[in-house]
Amino acid sequence: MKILYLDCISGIAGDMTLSALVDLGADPAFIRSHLAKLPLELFTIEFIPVNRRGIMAKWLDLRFSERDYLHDHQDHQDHHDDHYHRHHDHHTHHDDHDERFDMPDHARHHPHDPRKAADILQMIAASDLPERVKERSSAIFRVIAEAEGKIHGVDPDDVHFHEVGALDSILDIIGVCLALECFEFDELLVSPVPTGTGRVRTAHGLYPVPAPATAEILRGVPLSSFTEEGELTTPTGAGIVKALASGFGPMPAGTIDRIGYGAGTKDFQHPNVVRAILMTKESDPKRSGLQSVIVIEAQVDDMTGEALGFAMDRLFESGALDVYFTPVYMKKNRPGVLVSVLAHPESAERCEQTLLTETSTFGLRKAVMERKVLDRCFIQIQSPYGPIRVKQGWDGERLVHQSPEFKDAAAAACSFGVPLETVMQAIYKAL
Ligand SMILES: O=C([S-])c1cc(C(=O)S)c[n+]([C@@H]2O[C@H](COP(=O)(O)O)[C@@H](O)[C@H]2O)c1
Ligand code: NI
Repeated sequence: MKILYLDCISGIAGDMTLSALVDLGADPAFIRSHLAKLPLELFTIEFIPVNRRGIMAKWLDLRFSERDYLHDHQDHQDHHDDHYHRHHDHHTHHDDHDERFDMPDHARHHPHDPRKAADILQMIAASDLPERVKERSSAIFRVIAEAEGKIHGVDPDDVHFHEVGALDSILDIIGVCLALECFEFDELLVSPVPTGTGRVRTAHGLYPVPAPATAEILRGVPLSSFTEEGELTTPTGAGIVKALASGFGPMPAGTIDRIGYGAGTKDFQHPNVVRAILMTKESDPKRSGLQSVIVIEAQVDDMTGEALGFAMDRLFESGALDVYFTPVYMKKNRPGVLVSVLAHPESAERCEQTLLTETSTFGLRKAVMERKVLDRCFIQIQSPYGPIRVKQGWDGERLVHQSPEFKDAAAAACSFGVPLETVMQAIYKAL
């Protein structure tokens, strides 16, 4: 099983994660080309080799200034939109970087209007980003919006991100999700996270470290005992790991394939880097395919079908693996609904909160269960009705199930004007 392990030696921030993934082998051109299509201000994005206390790492150099561009590229003013998004071979500005090392991370932000969480989510939904990038980046923004909303006492949709909404955090978050598309991995695991100590200057004044949003996001995440004066983990870094990690802990037993280092802007007495490791995990044949899953349940007798449907949507948004309703007969002879939610351990708390807030229940119960899942992969077959994807379920070396992708089969039936059953039979014949 392939694992992507994020080793947060010195905490985690969005730019450090993106740089580490590029150092690991993610394609900067792929990341740039997708980011450039988003309806955002002009920027350039470079990954510069830097040395952090003896460790060579990539450092993200993100620039927004249209003025700098026009100054450097007078000849191309008419086309600056096209050119500016593109990588420009401009590596001679290394000298600038030293002075930036003393800059607090938030000072990198571009002074544009704050954006609302809902605007960012809408921009992502309307974009041409790959589907999984949309899902992952929206999940990260939702985690951060919920935390900031709770801290500031506003609806998550209405959170005005002063820092997170700033362009660089949007680019960091979506950039990380694009970078992840460059790797094949089954699980993203993350080390315990150090937060740092002291104070950090924010748009609201001096805040404690971990910043309130970071602390809120990291609820339930194991923290590392490593400490240092300064903000080691930012809300964006915390949001990335909270939304995407399927587990936290030490590096699993296995074999390391590749390692990438991403540098933070600040210099400390220790190397300020995050380490991204691609590895092959040793599998315990006795536990092969076994995972822990949390089952959360509550029954209600006073909700409308509409409100229950809405609650189901919100539970899925909170990271539920599955949500289902079972009709039950409750006390006082009342027909009711048992709401069952399956979630990975790291999403369980968000699902519990959603169950408590979006249904009428006054309590819930939960249990840890083991679930066995087949390894899944997709193949594409050529049928008389065109190419169709087929999902395969494997138990080790044994092929257990093959299931044609319903959407592909249905689309083929419509475009050829034949019954679905005809397409299905043709697919099974071709398998
Ligand atoms: O300005 C706001 S809303 C703000 C709130 C908080 C809370 O913890 S609440 C924290 N911060 C700080 O902003 C910078 C940038 O963080 P990124 O995640 O965008 O890199 C960081 O120092 C936060 O602690 C700002
Ligand atoms: Ni704020």
